[in-house]
Amino acid sequence: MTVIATESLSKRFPRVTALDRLSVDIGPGVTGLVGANGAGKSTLIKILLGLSPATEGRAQVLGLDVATHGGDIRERVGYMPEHDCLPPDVSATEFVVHMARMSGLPPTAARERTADTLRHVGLYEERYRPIGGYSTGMKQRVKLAQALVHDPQLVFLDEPTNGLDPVGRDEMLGLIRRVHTDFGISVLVTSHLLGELERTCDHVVVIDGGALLRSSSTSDFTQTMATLAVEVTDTDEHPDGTAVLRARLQERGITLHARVEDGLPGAGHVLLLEAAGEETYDVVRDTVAELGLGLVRMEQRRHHIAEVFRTDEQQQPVPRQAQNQALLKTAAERGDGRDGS
Ligand SMILES: Nc1ncnc2c1ncn2[C@@H]1O[C@H](COP(=O)(O)OP(=O)(O)OP(=O)(O)O)[C@@H](O)[C@H]1O
Repeated sequence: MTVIATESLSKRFPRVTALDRLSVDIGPGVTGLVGANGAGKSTLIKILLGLSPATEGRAQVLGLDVATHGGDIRERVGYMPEHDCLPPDVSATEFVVHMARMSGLPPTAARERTADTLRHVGLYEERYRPIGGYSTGMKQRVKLAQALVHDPQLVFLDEPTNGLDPVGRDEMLGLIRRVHTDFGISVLVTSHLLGELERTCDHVVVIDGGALLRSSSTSDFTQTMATLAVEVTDTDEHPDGTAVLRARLQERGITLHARVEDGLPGAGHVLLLEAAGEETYDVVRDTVAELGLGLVRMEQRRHHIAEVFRTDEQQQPVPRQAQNQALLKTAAERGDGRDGS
């Protein structure tokens, strides 16, 4: 089942091509839309809501054409905009009730749905205070609540973790996951941080310069490789424990990968070897024990989205490469996808 489908979708402004012949199919579940600032994420959302016409191409949301059924789409879809757009003088309850009424709910149902939704996003007594005094995290929760209050089938969340500290970000990502698991609502969530989406989304779409770079399930992005990372201590007898282990494992027919994990923490002390099966673990354990070395770690390596994306970049230069590198640098600085696990 397809929830969102675009076909050669383009949006040109006088000086900028914001979307460039984008064709992508998105199914139910939680989907991440990732791209650097200016990649075209917000523009795509506005077209999908029927709020902004595409220059060319076509798009459907829940089977409805965005060019002709914008109103019907907005009845069935919730939208959390990126920027702060909340009135400071009213309480969260007043605002969300108002949005529920705007969506067509009768007064009693609007009040009940508002109470339920605000509780769900984690706003309790403070929901009666004016929004102007809220923290960024609380404001993001109000924006999420107003997107959910009319019980949509699908929500578009534009950079919901913007401005949040790490704890607030994790809480928001947990909430987003529960929007799907608890209520069965599909989610399209944008971010410029790859690592965030890895933990939250079933599927990830990467765009760059308005064009599709990659669309795959998160498990395809992060699939487990049949590679073991092994780290050992040195001893008086074996001052270079890694070298002696490398030689002994090779004698025993184990294939070792590149000598070091370039650029990763611990490079030079980590052996990467091919895990042919369960027996490889036993061979490593026994060899380490025979040599009298200490086993610091032995773990299966996974790809992280950031690593996959970096590899793709190296293999096929993409437009706005500099922006992507900045994006990845940000992810790396934050530690996303680089913990070696
Ligand atoms: N109304 C507009 N007029 C002219 N250019 C626009 C307009 N809206 C967006 N753009 C341009 O289109 C490109 C894509 O913008 P868009 O806001 O969709 O990116 P984004 O991926 O959402 O990034 P951000 O998270 O920074 O908003 C940018 O270069 C932006 O400057």
